[in-house]
Amino acid sequence: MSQQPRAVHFGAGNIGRGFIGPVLAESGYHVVFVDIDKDIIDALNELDSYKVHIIGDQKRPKHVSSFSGILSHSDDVIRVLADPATRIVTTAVGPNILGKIASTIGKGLQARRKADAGPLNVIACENMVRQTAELSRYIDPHLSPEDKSWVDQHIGFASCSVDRIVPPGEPKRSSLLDVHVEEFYEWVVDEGALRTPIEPKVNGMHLTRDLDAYVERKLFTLNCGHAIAAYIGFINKHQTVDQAIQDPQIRVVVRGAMDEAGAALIKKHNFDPVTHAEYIDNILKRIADANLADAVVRVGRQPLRKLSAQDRLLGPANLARGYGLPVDNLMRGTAAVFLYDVDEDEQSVELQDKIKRDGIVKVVAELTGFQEESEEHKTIMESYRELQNKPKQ
Ligand SMILES: NC(=O)c1ccc[n+]([C@@H]2O[C@H](COP(=O)([O-])OP(=O)(O)OC[C@H]3O[C@@H](n4cnc5c(N)ncnc54)[C@H](O)[C@@H]3O)[C@@H](O)[C@H]2O)c1
Ligand SMILES: O=P(O)(O)OC[C@@H](O)[C@@H](O)[C@H](O)[C@H](O)CO
Repeated sequence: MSQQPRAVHFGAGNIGRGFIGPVLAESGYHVVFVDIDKDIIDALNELDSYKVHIIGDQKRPKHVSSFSGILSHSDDVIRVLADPATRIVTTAVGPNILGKIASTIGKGLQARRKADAGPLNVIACENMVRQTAELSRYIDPHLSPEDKSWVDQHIGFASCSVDRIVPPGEPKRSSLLDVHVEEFYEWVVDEGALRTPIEPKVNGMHLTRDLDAYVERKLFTLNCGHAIAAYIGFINKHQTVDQAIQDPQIRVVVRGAMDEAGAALIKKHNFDPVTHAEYIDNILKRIADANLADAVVRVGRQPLRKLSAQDRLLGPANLARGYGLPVDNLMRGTAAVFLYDVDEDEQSVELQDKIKRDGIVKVVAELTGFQEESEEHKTIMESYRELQNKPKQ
């Protein structure tokens, strides 16, 4: 009897347990979760199932079964990557962790080559442009020339866009594994990068030859508006993103930034303007849903990552500038990032230390790439001073 196909998923956190794991399990895979959190791994090995609650519809949770867990430093991860039953490898660990799991995946692929265990596809599900290509670059130094040529032929590194809001677990949930998710989901994968067909097919995974359009549409709209709501919300002492969006002064900036990004996306990807306006409306509804109660400190996490050139704020701003389009709201949202001051967030601490050491004017220029004398720098500085001096009580 042939063995059940396996999926190895790195990161048994919110999106791992709340989206990627469940769709793989429903599609017939046994999902092997890999994580550094021992409590989660123990629970994954002790329990036969966990529940995915659709927020707003608590009565009909989905039951996820057919999974197990392995601690990320265990050699069992290498063994399972080399097993012919493993057909797909996915990640949802956070962009900053991709470099840390690269050596294990590299060793696993080397063992797979030696075992002649056949092709598979790797799909990193992190919120960033071309995240799986980035993971592949991290894995490269861990491969010998012989491994590398085998990997090039047999291992697909397919980037993707992944969309489902999964807020952190409720403290009162009945099991450590249960998750609460919004109903909406979208997972779009770069078909051209696959090295073997996704078999069994994954229900809910859409394959495309035009990935950049999907990635930018989502990152520069949802994540852009989400981040701005979180950062200005934080300054105004809102706890959750939905509370922030209810504030008319914040909502207007969030909508304005999504419209500015939208105008650039329409130009670049030839999107239909009416359909794109509906896409923005729908995203505003999703992020304003009070049932999600999504904390501003989750959505605003890792502000330095969110300030990188291709990410949700400067990515659309640079695109819009390239077309000579306005970026005022995007700049206001960017200014708010520099006021994000959360002790528990390492990148926020690093950012605030940097501002204290080098001064805000220099730090804005360094992190945004906008010269001190540029219009964009001036707009950011004006908004920064205004936001700094006028937080609502
Ligand atoms: N939550 C969402 O709404 C959402 C939606 C779409 C995409 N994403 C993306 O998914 C990724 C994960 O986000 P999340 O919200 O699930 O975060 P999370 O913190 O809930 O989950 C990350 C998991 O990775 C694990 N981890 C950390 N280091 C690891 C390592 N070295 N090896 C294995 N596991 C490790 C953590 O223990 C944790 O369980 C991020 O890139 C995020 O942008 C999140
Ligand atoms: O995960 P991050 O830190 O990149 O971004 C925070 C949220 O905007 C994000 O997790 C969204 O909830 C998600 O991208 C929705 O699909």
